[in-house]
Amino acid sequence: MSLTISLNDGSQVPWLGFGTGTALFGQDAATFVKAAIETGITHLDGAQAYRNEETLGKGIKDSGVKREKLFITTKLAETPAGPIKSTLKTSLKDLGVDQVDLFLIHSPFLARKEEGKLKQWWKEMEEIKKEGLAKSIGVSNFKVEDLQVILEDATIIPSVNQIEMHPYIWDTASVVYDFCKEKGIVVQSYGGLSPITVYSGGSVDPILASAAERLSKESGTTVSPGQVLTKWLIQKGVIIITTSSKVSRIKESLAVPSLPDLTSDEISAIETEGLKVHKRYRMRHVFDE
Ligand SMILES: NC(=O)C1=CN([C@@H]2O[C@H](COP(=O)(O)OP(=O)(O)OC[C@H]3O[C@@H](n4cnc5c(N)ncnc54)[C@H](O)[C@@H]3O)[C@@H](O)[C@H]2O)C=CC1
Ligand SMILES: O=CCc1c[nH]c2ccccc12
Repeated sequence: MSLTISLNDGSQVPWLGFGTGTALFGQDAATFVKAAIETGITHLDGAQAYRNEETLGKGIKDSGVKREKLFITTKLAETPAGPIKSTLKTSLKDLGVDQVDLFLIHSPFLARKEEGKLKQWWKEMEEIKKEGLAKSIGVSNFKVEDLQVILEDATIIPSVNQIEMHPYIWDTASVVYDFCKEKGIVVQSYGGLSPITVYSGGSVDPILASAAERLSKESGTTVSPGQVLTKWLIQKGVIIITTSSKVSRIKESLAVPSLPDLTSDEISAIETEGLKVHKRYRMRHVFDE
């Protein structure tokens, strides 16, 4: 199913993005990116910080799928190695493309520390969009306060804020989510599966299990708790970034839009139980200062 989500600049983004940020710095992404594209993925999520843009580019090339059929994101390093535009030009060369579909400020951590820096970074991002080096521009790991700073002077509203989003972080993520919605900024989620991959045994587990059982009966296929989490994210209207080197798991994710929807009671139960705890999996330094 080719579900897309519209950005505030009119671009269409495939609902599921395949991430290349792994636990290993600089891990060669070519093989798993090629396999993901062959399985049906059309949206790739990279970053300068992952130090594997060249192999992401190789995976894309090896897949044989035309550039215009793919949506490619990269992100500005948390500590950029020079002017933003020149870092992006290096990324474009490594990726083997003339333009990325989406370029994000990966983190406001460094720029927050210097008066005026976030606003200056955003101005540079706007230039990049105007020059066509990135079709859309956005941010990642921005709190409401960070967004407010750049929105004061922005001539282009960020299209996206990519944040950690799952039930156990819904206490703080929902505040950012609501603000983004009000401003027309689409939320991209990462870490969506962490309730089952990192924090299993929590109070959301039984709700995921019972929803999975109901959806399995209704769809006549076996639905997993991971697919229920993915369904929750889809019904929140976010673009999902996930990853897996296993083709079977990518297929599982790609099948989710065809499953019946969660009921409003199931959604409320997931959020109510999730709100009882706070667990941040990634980028803690950006949020906990
Ligand atoms: N902007 C940012 O600061 C960040 C961005 N990201 C991006 O998001 C991507 C995904 O990040 P994660 O947090 O790892 O995503 P995630 O929470 O979706 O977890 C993915 C992991 O879950 C497992 N998995 C995948 N499919 C599964 C399934 N169907 N059932 C059970 N387990 C499954 C795999 O082990 C995989 O490594 C990264 O590769 C990166 O591109 C990730 C973290 C921070
Ligand atoms: O994008 C955030 C998480 C992540 C995964 N791998 C790396 C490598 C370097 C910085 C951040 C990350």
